[in-house]
Parts: sequence; structure tokens; C-alpha cells
Amino acid sequence: MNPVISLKQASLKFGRRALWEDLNLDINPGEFFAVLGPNGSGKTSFLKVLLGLQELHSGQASLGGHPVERGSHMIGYIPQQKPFLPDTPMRARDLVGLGVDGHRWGIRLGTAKANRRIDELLELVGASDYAKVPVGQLSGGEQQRLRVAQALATDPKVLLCDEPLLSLDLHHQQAVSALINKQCHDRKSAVVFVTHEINPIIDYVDRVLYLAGGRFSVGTPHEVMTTEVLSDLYDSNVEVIHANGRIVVVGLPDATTHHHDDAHATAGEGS
Ligand SMILES: Nc1ncnc2c1ncn2[C@@H]1O[C@H](COP(=O)(O)OP(=O)(O)OP(=O)(O)O)[C@@H](O)[C@H]1O
Repeated sequence: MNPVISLKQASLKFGRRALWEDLNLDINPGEFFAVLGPNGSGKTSFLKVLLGLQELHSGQASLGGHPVERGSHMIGYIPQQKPFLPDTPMRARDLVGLGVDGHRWGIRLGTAKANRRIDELLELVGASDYAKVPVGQLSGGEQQRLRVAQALATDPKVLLCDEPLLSLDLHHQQAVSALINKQCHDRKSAVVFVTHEINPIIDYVDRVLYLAGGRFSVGTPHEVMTTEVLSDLYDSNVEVIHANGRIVVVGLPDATTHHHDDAHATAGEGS
């Protein structure tokens, strides 16, 4: 199988600070690939490289055998959530419609066909009930489901997700992760899923890229999420406990705490 994403000897640096160096990585169609790490470790920058928005310091990044480029039709992207302003003049279905027709990465369809596809996508993410509601009046979780629908609109070969579960309640975290996994499994999209929290997706993840302190580790969750590997990456005593199918990381250094949780003993924390 040919990889759909490939990084060769890839390094990313800002000034003298390296986010990672000599990263060699192939991601295959249908692979669910998680990117974990503390704040500022380079997770979003990793996605930006694949989006063609961030140049590597050295090495190559390719999609489908070609160098990455901005606006690639191969990519569906769920950006980090920013709430819409309350008076945004757009209904839920218009937002999804941008992914189907009219979006610069989208395909052009006839109106009836586009409308059918929009209905299908709204249904898929459980958003049909609020199809006609202005996006600014929806909750963060409802808005997020629309972004997922928009990203899936073109049935992308590569689905890039930047913390897509933030602001979702547990039920919708599960629904959205299952949906992304379905796209990965059934449609063979390669999923790159940036997250602070591996547990909601632990059943789906094939491999993990763990970034910390300018270094990285790649492997299955079982290979990477270990006391040994994380202590080495953080250069500090970190303990990883596997309990009831969940991963608990204890004793992360203060500098790696992040905004939404107590990072000292938080289930599944990657940071
Ligand atoms: N264009 C840039 N110029 C200089 N520094 C940058 C640039 N882009 C990102 N950085 C720095 O690179 C580091 C990694 O940023 P990035 O947003 O990729 O981290 P992250 O792992 O996604 O963090 P978070 O978990 O907080 O979202 C940060 O310290 C950031 O300030």
C-alpha cells in the first residue's frame, strides 16, 4: 500500500528552537494517527505542514506522492474551534454547503445534488434539526458537528483534525470520534487527529506521534504511552498507568500543564 502522507528527514525549527528533527513517517490510507504532546510542542504546526501553510526547516512532506501544497483537494480539515459571532449571517446548512459547493477546496455540484449532499451530511452528524438556525446561535458542540460535516463533504483522502473534541460533551465526543473513525475505516481516509486526551479515541488509534521538548516518539499507543518512553521524552519521572482500558499519565512536569485540566493526574493526558 502506498502511504498517503509521507515525511522524510523532516525538521521544523523556529529560530534556534526545534519542534522536531529528522522525522521519517509514512501514514497509510485508512490509518487513524493521533498527535499528542504538551502545549507548544508543535501539534498544530505538524498539521500546518501538511496543509502547506508551514514550510519545513529541512526535509520533505508529501501527500499522495506529491509535495504538500495549499488548498489540496485531498484534504478535509477540522480546525481548532473558534466560536462564531452571535450575528454571523449564515445558517447551519450554509456552513456545510461551503464544504460541498463553493468552498475553494470543494467540488462543484448542481444545486439539487448539492442540497442532497448537504442533507446527508447534516444527518450524518445529527444536525438536521438545526439546519436552518444561524450558526452564531448554536452551542459550541453544535457548531463543531457542523465543522465535521463540512470537512467530510468531499470524502477526503486525508482528514486533519485539530482538537475536534474540545467543547463537546461526553456523548458528542463519542459520536464525533465514532464518525471520524467511520470515515477512516469505511472510506479509507487517513486521519491525523491532534489531541491532548487520548482516551476518547483510544479504541480507534493505530499509531501515535508524541511530541515533547523538541523530540518525538512514534508507535502504537502501547509502545509510546509507557512510563519509560514518556519519562525519557519529558526527561522527568512520569508514570503511565493502564486501567480499565484507559491511560492515566501521572507526574507531568509543571511546564507541560495545559489550559483545560489538572495535568498532574489526568486520565489519558498527553500533556
Ligand atoms: N510562525 C511561527 N513563528 C514562530 N514561532 C511559531 C510559529 N508558529 C508556531 N510557533 C511556535 O511553535 C510552538 C509550537 O506551536 P504549536 O501551535 O504547533 O503547538 P501545539 O502543540 O499545537 O500547542 P497547543 O497544545 O497549545 O495548541 C509554539 O511555541 C509556537 O509559539
